[in-house]
Amino acid sequence: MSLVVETAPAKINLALHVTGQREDGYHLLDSLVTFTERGDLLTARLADTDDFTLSGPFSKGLETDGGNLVIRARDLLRDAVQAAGGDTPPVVLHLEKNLPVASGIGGGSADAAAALRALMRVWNATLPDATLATLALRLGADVPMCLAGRPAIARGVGEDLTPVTTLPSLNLLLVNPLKPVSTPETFRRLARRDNPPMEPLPSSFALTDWIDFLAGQRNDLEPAARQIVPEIGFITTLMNLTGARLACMSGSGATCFGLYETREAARAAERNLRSAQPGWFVQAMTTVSGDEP
Ligand SMILES: C[C@@](CO)(OP(=O)(O)O)[C@H](O)COP(=O)(O)OP(=O)(O)OC[C@H]1O[C@@H](n2ccc(N)nc2=O)[C@H](O)[C@@H]1O
Ligand SMILES: Nc1ncnc2c1ncn2[C@@H]1O[C@H](COP(=O)(O)OP(=O)(O)O)[C@@H](O)[C@H]1O
Repeated sequence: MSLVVETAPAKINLALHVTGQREDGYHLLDSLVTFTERGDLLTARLADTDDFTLSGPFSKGLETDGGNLVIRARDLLRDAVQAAGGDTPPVVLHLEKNLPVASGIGGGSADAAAALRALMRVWNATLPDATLATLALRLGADVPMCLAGRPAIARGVGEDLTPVTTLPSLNLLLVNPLKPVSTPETFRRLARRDNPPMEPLPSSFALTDWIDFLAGQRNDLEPAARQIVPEIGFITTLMNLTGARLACMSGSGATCFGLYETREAARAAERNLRSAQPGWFVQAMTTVSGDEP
């Protein structure tokens, strides 16, 4: 196999309820997640020596050593494949970083998951699903859901995944004021850690049912993130003014998503917000549907 390309999509927490806290400090979540069709791009090819390079609008400042989740994923997977008797020759990895860093859309976790998928392919490796899931969780609470890359309810610290096959494809606008937010810092600022879980999900594919459902759910991290990035309130207001049926923050922030009825409506809002706020990340994105194979 010569060259393998894997997409590392953005993860969107359509709802995120913080329902408790474990003794080790990690929080228990009840979150509905979905994934965009586009995102970062990770390429891998066999070579004489290991290497890792970066490009793209958000690559500046990212490390190219073990500080990057791609390299952590490579090293952990190499150990696991070798322990299982597999061959792991040197590999050149390249990451095109299109998603803003530390922005609540799991870019680093998606890159790690894409690296796992790409390396499994270039090394022609086989590992039990449970081994891969454990390895993914060691890389971060969001990595197992990014490895699956399908709409799901995420419970536990994010690793207990139930597929949601009825979630339709969504037309979103992602907006980030390019102020990074530290995930631990947002969790630390929570006023309450024992919030109620999500209500039961709609059983239909109808967009209106999902909009009504999501309007009654929350992101419990949003008030804490607003203390760090006050622009979050302004962003959701702008989204509502441009016709979003719903506007909310994803993950630990500061990226917000607006949900529009059509792709054209999301694109029109993208044009409006880009010209109004040229310094922000403003990107219309379509998400995968829950019923795709
Ligand atoms: C908040 C979420 C929601 O999907 O998304 P992001 O904002 O990162 O995109 C995730 O739970 C983030 O997952 P991830 O970014 O992989 O977290 P990790 O690297 O494992 O943990 C970073 C830090 O976040 C806190 N953390 C993370 C997950 C969790 N369930 N409880 C926590 O308290 C801990 O302080 C931990 O030290
Ligand atoms: N490939 C990567 N892309 C983005 N961030 C990375 C990567 N590797 C390591 N990191 C580190 O992970 C942290 C979380 O980044 P990211 O996953 O983008 O944010 P979030 O957890 O808010 O979704 C950042 O502080 C960044 O330095």
